[in-house]
Amino acid sequence: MSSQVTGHPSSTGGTVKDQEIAAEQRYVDVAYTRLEEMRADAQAMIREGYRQSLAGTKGSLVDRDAMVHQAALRAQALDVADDGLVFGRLDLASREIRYVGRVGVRTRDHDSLVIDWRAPAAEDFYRATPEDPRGVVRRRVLHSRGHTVVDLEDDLLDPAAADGMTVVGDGAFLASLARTREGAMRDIVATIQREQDEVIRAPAEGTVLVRGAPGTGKTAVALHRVAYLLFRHRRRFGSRGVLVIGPNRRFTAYIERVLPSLGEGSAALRSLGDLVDGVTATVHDTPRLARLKGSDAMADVLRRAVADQAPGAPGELRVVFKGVVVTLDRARLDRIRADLHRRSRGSVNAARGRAAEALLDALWQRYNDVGGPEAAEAAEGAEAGLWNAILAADGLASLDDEPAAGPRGNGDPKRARFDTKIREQSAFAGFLAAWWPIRRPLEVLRSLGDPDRLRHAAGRDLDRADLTPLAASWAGDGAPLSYQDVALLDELDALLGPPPRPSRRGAPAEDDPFVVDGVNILTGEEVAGETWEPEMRELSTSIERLERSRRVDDGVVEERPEYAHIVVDEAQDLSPMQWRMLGRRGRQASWTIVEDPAQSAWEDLDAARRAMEAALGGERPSPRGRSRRNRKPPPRRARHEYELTTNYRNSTEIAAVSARVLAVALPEARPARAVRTSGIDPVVRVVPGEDLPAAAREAAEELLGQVDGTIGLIIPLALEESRGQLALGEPDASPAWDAAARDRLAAGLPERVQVLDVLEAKGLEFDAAVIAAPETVAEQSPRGLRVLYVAVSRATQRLTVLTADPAWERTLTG
Ligand SMILES: Nc1ncnc2c1ncn2[C@@H]1O[C@H](COP(=O)(O)OP(=O)(O)OP(=O)(O)O)[C@@H](O)[C@H]1O
Repeated sequence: MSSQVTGHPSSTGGTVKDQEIAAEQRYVDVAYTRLEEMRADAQAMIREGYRQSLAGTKGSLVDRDAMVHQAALRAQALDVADDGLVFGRLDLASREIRYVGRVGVRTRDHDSLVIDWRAPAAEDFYRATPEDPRGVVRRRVLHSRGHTVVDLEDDLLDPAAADGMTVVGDGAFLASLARTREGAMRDIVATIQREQDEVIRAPAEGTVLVRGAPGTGKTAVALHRVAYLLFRHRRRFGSRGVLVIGPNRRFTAYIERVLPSLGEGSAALRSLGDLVDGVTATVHDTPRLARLKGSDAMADVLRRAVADQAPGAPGELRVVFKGVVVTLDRARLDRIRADLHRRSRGSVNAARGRAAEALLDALWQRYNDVGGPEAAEAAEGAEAGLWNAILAADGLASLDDEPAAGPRGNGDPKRARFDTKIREQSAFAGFLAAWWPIRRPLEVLRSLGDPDRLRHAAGRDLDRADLTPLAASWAGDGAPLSYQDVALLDELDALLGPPPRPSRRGAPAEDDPFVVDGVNILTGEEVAGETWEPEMRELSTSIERLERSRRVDDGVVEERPEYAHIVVDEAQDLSPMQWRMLGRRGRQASWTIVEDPAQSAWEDLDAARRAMEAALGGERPSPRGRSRRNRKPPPRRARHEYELTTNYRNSTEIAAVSARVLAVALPEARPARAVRTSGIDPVVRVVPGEDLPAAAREAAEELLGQVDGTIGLIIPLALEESRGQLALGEPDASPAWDAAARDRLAAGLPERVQVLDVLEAKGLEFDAAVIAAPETVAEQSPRGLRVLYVAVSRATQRLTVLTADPAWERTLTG
């Protein structure tokens, strides 16, 4: 028999629950004492590592690096585990008792005191249910503050086996879901649910695809999966081998504490706006521009832009050889350039040496076509006769016996002499530098701010009407970069390739007039520059080395890092171009993809899906249509699909409002099941359009008195901010939501109120939310209803919606 008790007094004083807490505290104290010893051991190991380095031999340096690195990781994990070390206990039918915690703790004799939550032995803690108890009789969750156990909650999974076992609890899990949100996501390690655990522990190979409605824990689960993978496969995924991608920087700031709180600081956390080194997105494009920039047609446009003549490139090459003027005109130069680009895709910048050779070939051909050798011979003949007579008088060799110089000529000394003489001419070197310049991705993108250039690059891939707003968005050095622009810059980087790599041989040659952008113009050879660091010292991992080697000169990405595992959150919003950007970083990777198609702001989901498949398949991104035609499709990698079905964020009352929006946005979709009822009904109010901003601010002020935590004031997109697209077919946006209005809304409000637009609200959550003008949000893009669905599903406790349209009031209140 078991007894279910909540705060009943016991015969020995205090409540039964108090006694249970005290007993658990004694165990937890023992675990902490041992944790302290383990931390001291880790610190001693770090000191030992440094001591070994004093020995100074190469071998000991490597040993030291490895030892210090491992010990530092260990020490860091143990430090983090200090807060709430033990959070679970399992009582098994076999009478074995297991404690589960943030890290594994063993006695000096190697007996287990606490099992790491990621270890196989902890799996039952998350998986056992009354229907499938897996040998577990009672599961107990311990709630602690620092080192102190403050509460307990039990689940009795196998009543028949619970002889004499005390069971305490009063729904602390549900209560914890209602806790105040402090602006940053927290880990859920103590309360992971079964369906979530299956995702977290899914196989490390291939692709794990997770779907679920808002609030089902997709983000939380993805982050815990990272911690799990790093724990179980540290060799493979450790040291920045894992990349976690979120939609924007607000979101990454929101989730960045979760992994460190799990003792994992080694994954790279990036938003789509700062995935490319040296650039940061600061704006979202309007829906129309985002659709254009994100579409895979852009890959072809950029390829043509790179192959096009660089701005300021000369249209004619003119050199003089032996008194003969040799010219390459624009048409001839264009043909040479096109041919070079065909052969240099992905290494355009490095092809400068090849460009020099191609020009020399064409000049030589031209020189022969215009009868250069004969003319030169005739002119030389008379002069040479005179010189040879003078040389012979001095006992020297005649001019004709001069050895051929230069590396080329196919053994033809005349051709070799021609090449050498031409290469030496500053006109040739200057021409080459301007005609085949080392190009940077940003400079190419900016060049498309010129509508003529864009028209040329666009071919038939873009509508004429789209060219003007696109060009306008890139024109001007100071134009802000958008999230979609970052993917375009990455594409350009992949097309241009790194600049010619300075050679490690030879001294820096900055004084040599024939060295242009790191290439010796005479030989086509790459020459060391001052910034090149051939020796890497004291780097402990290969990934760190890779990271270092990426930065040369002015921050140009030299080698793009690749990751062993990539986690993509809010994947439903990625454009094809963004998938291509990710695909380049994970050609050998396994993936965790987390998405809710019902929340997608992206219009062409089919195109995005194709791009996703190409990225996951490790396919080298290539221009549309070309990729699969002549190549065998890559072997499909293992795929594991999961669906999360319980909404842990919204109260049932708020979930009902978001279900009504979903019914309009996507009638066939099923909302998740919310588990927590608050008794607080959302407020939907009709307000005259011009009063919406003032009413929104008032509503936020009212909520300040009703919730202790964060409040999101979520407004429509400020389309008019985006560089003049309104006149070009964007739906009308009320200036009520522009930057100035936004500042007015936020002025004087405490920090826990955040004013943000509907796209910035992705993935975030607040204690309370105010949604202003749902009708505007719904109309702003073809996917506006889905964007609204995102907005109304952000709040945990209170929701206020302000609309100027009574029809929306009816829709939202049902
Ligand atoms: N097992 C759990 N125990 C406690 N809290 C949980 C659990 N699962 C999820 N939560 C909480 O529910 C909230 C929603 O989780 P999360 O943000 O991961 O959902 P999501 O599915 O990514 O939502 P969205 O699609 O809106 O971005 C978070 O506060 C998270 O901490």
